[in-house]
Amino acid sequence: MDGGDYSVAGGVEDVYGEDAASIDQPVTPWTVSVASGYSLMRDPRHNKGLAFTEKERDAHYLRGLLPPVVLTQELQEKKLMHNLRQYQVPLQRYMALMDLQERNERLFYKLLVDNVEELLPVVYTPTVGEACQKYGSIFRRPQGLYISLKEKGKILEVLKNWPERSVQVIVVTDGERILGLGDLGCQGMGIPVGKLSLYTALGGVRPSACLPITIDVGTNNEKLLNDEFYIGLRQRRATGQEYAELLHEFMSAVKQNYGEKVLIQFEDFANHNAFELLARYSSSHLVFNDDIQGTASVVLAGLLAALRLLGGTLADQRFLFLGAGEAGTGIAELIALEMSKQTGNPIEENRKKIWLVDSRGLIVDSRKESLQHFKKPWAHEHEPVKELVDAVKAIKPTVLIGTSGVGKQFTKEVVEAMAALNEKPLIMALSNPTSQAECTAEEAYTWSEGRAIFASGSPFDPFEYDGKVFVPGQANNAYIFPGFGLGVIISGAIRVHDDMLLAASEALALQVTEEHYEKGLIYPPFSDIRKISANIAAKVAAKAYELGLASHLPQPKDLVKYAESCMYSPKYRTYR
Ligand SMILES: NC(=O)C1=CN([C@@H]2O[C@H](COP(=O)(O)OP(=O)(O)OC[C@H]3O[C@@H](n4cnc5c(N)ncnc54)[C@H](OP(=O)(O)O)[C@@H]3O)[C@@H](O)[C@H]2O)C=CC1
Ligand SMILES: CC(=O)C(=O)O
Ligand SMILES: [Mg+2]
Repeated sequence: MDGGDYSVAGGVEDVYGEDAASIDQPVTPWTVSVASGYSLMRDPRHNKGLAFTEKERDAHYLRGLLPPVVLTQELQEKKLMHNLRQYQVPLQRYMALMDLQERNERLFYKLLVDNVEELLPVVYTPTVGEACQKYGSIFRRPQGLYISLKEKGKILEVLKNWPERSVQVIVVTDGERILGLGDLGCQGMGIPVGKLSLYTALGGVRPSACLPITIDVGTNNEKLLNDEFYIGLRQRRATGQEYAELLHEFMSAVKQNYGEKVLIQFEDFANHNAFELLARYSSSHLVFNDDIQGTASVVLAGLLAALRLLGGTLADQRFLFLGAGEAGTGIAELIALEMSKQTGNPIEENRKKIWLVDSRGLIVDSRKESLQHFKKPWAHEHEPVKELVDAVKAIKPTVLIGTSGVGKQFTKEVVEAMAALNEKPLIMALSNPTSQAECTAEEAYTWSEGRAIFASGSPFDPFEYDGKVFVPGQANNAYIFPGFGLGVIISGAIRVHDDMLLAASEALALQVTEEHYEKGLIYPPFSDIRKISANIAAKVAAKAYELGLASHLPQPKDLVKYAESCMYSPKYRTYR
């Protein structure tokens, strides 16, 4: 295949005519013979509601099942956006959107693609956090696979119950660290569902290829254990061998059922399992930890872009993190790796420019013995420092990054200390949802007297300070994983390599223009995300080919065009 033959994406047949490449070809909506179109209307993948044409109503036994009017998809979209905007409560918007996804999948994605900046905070952070907290109460229809301890020994059978065979991406959680909201057990399902809807809307991965999974090993959340509407196992978390065995059975069953090339994205596991799972399965499976690797890639992209504003190179910066878990140490490691690529210095040298604070204070060498393994590389020589503000004064960072999961930690004193040290302090408050952000956009701009370059994990509105409007950027792995996953799929990559993460960062940073910098942005707007994702996918795929990790051969000539042609288009198809 060359760059001009776009009929089959990533080696998996486009069964439902989901790719942009198949947009003009009529498809057969329903393969079983039916006497009534009623079931067609109840199938969210094929339902068009009032947009079924006269011809389709005749051909598919829909006459009388619909009122006479025929609407365009655009008019349906207009109506739904109007209706959504009537809801004042974000959770109501979330529920309305989930209902739409269950009713008419293409219309759901059309809304999401065309209104991404408005709807991202609904299907994703912050609202998805509240949805997970209340998942039991708002539960209507299951949207993914639930694999609990009850299914031990039968996981392969459970996977076979899923109706799709051509799965390309699985997002899996065990619900133990849902955003910065802690252990939400089985109710963490909202996260894989939300992440995969972004795989489709932002990255163009077909909905039929996406599988959300929650592994339920219990919860230690007392409130949920006592909640009569809780949907999960009512027991405390399994740990140790019992946990490892269930996870191992799951990983083996996935490979057996879907083959080598299904991408397994670990999401919102607690760090005591996350690092181990990634290390254990990265040489045998196509695995990616979004919280460690995706977050690292998006933050590095923001830093590379911000150098235009800060001046100097990455190696000229000094970094201080609040939070030394998955996100914090994952980002730190990728920064150190990129510095090595740029300077040729050993990674150990570069790590010395990066400092982390955890719940016990600055990570220093005298604490080394008692530190978790992922913190040890960051234990530099220094006297102990307990408070963040004192660490800022002692370390003198140019960049301050919040990955603590705890809100309000970047106090006025902390931001003022950063502003006293730097002409343009770079401050990232990455913790989600909004309630857990280390500071707000307003606080960062006000306390730094309009000098901070600010980005946050959850979105904040633009803020006017001293006559100037500042637009805060959203440093969220949602910029990375959809395009990254698409790149993996279109190249048929068999493993994830750190250089593919660096390629994704570079691709994202390249999308930031002068116009964005003028507004104070170090990320391009999400409204351009499909184009951004195609560029990320192309760079990631190119790196996979270069590293010999790609199995989709020969390499398409124009990877950006190829990525675009493989992307899901939510436009209705014409039914023959
Ligand atoms: N914007 C984005 O794209 C992403 C954002 N995140 C967000 O980052 C946050 C952290 O996630 P993750 O790294 O996975 O979580 P972890 O639990 O792995 O790490 C949290 C870290 O924060 C430290 N910490 C907790 N409380 C405090 C405190 N009061 N002061 C100082 N340090 C503290 C913990 O310390 P100790 O080790 O001592 O317990 C730990 O080192 C979450 O809110 C998550 O939503 C995560 C991924 C992506
Ligand atoms: C964004 C994300 O992955 C998190 O907050 O966990
Ligand atoms: Mg996450």
